[in-house]
Amino acid sequence: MIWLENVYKSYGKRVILQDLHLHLEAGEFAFLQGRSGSGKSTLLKLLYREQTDFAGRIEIDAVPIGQIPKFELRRKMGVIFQSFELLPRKTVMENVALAGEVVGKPWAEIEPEANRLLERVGLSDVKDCFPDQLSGGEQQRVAIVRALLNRPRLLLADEPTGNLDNETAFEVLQLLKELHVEENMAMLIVTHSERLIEQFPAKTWIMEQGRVRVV
Ligand SMILES: Nc1ncnc2c1ncn2[C@@H]1O[C@H](COP(=O)(O)OP(=O)(O)OP(=O)(O)O)[C@@H](O)[C@H]1O
Repeated sequence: MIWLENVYKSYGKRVILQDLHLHLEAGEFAFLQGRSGSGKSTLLKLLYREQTDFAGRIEIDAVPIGQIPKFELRRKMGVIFQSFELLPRKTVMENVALAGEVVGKPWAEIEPEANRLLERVGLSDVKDCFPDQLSGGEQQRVAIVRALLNRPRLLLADEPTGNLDNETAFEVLQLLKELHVEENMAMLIVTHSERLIEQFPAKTWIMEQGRVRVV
């Protein structure tokens, strides 16, 4: 699914990733852990193509990432962030629907899938609310639904529980793990949290000095 070989990335003269190798199979679940500044977000940004300047090989489903049109990448992968990144003036349903609209899906396709996923994560009752009317855990569940709307085969999560208390972080991770199985989706989850990694044992990559090692 994701294949990185000999990847180098620098910002100016600062080398962030060097000779990095990482393979994530279809349907696999893995954590990416590492100290602040070790390059975890940079790695995700290369995968969802917010950063396009790198050396080495990055392939998604055996296609070099630079050859995959952006809209196709959006269908292939969902992304969630620590800060949820919901649009404050749009309702829950409108926030979720946006993911379908940007890839040109008709409302008739968007609506049933949005309703199915909102129901699945227990948010049907708040679909007409605005993000600031929801708790942090609920906002992150909206972001998860938005990321899953196009049925991607891969979910990238950058510190998805970083703004949540321990109990809510546990619930969000539990939900992600369940969706990973139910939707048969690969997930790469960046986290600082030793606690979560202990609570949800899974393949874990540690990022150090620009490289990753598996533990
Ligand atoms: N656009 C940029 N331009 C220049 N330097 C950058 C840029 N983005 C990140 N960096 C630097 O690259 C290094 C790695 O940043 P990155 O955000 O990937 O680390 P991280 O492991 O995700 O950190 P954290 O856990 O604190 O989020 C940091 O030293 C950061 O200052």
